[in-house]
Amino acid sequence: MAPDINTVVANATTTQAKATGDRAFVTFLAGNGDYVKGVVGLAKGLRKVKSKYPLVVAILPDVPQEHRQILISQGCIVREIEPVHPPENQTQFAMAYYVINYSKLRIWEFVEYNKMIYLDGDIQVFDNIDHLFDLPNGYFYAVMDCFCEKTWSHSPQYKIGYCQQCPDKVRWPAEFGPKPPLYFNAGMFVYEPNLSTYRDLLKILQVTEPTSFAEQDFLNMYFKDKYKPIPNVYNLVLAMLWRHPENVELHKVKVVHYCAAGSKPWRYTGKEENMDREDIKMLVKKWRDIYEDETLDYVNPVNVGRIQEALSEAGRVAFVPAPSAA
Ligand SMILES: O=c1ccn([C@@H]2O[C@H](COP(=O)(O)OP(=O)(O)O)[C@@H](O)[C@H]2O)c(=O)[nH]1
Ligand SMILES: OC[C@H]1O[C@H](O[C@@H]2[C@@H](O)[C@H](O)[C@@H](O)[C@H](O)[C@@H]2O)[C@H](O)[C@@H](O)[C@H]1O
Ligand SMILES: [Mn+2]
Repeated sequence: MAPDINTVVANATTTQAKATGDRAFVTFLAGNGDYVKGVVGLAKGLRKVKSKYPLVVAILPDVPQEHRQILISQGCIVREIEPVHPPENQTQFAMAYYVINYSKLRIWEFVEYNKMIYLDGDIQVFDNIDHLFDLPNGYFYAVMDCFCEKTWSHSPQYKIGYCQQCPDKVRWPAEFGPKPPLYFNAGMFVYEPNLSTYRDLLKILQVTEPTSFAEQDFLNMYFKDKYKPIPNVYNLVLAMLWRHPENVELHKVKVVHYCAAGSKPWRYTGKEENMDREDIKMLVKKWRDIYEDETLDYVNPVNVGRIQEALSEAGRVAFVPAPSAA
């Protein structure tokens, strides 16, 4: 009985992953909605910049088989993870669905890799960033976030107009106590999978009150002493374009994070606030050009023969090898 075609592809993909050793990009996919388009776009973007490393997709059980197939056909390594739930509580997350984002913590269990770069599914990589894998071990690298969007309206920072992106504009008042430590956006980070860290994350999560930005807040608290900021060219949080344009050199940006309301390129309408900006329209077009570029679809030459063999053995294709020239 011919091996199932999906097994052939999945095995070959995994084999290919092993071939590139112990480094990989990793993203997270939950639900049966349209974020799968974000992940396909990311897979094609990484291919376009000729990254040496594979993309692992940590999926929740609710991701449908059809979406899993799409990801495998785009050369992704699909890994199912169990959801992670924060302790029961009454927190109002900034976005109700943020509660599923705690499941991202499972990626610390991927210890077959010793260095990984996590990227949200609504991120695109427009320039090669493989060199980030060479950053010294022992730290947590990520880009500083911005506190100026309405999603932060619950926070003391927002209430007084303080933002770490411009700490001298509105100073942190002494009566508020010590200035908050530098805070990163958890849509992109460089980290080392590690089982004892993984177990500790889950243990501490169960005794930590959930807060508005869910796992992002939790990761900032957990890695406070290991966090090392990296330039925002590695994770342009779109709100920076209108909140701190003086901190952005758009032509140097390598990674764009489509996290502003209304900016998800695969469902962009241009109707929400700031979405009619020329730079936003340009960045959405850049994302769509990659997503729609069929030359960036995954074709693994190593497997073409195996696929034909599997198909022919399965009787689906009468594979008659051409007579040899000799
Ligand atoms: O329905 C969803 C919502 C979120 N995500 C994943 O969780 C990440 C974090 O959510 P999101 O990017 O929407 O948060 P934001 O960065 O916009 O605050 C996404 O990028 C996806 O990788 C998903 O797969 N399905
Ligand atoms: O679950 C919490 C999420 O928090 C972060 O998104 C926020 C944050 O960036 C704010 O600063 C922005 O104002 C906001 O728009 C944006 O959605 C991460 O991008 C995402 O991966 C995930 O961790
Ligand atoms: Mn995001």
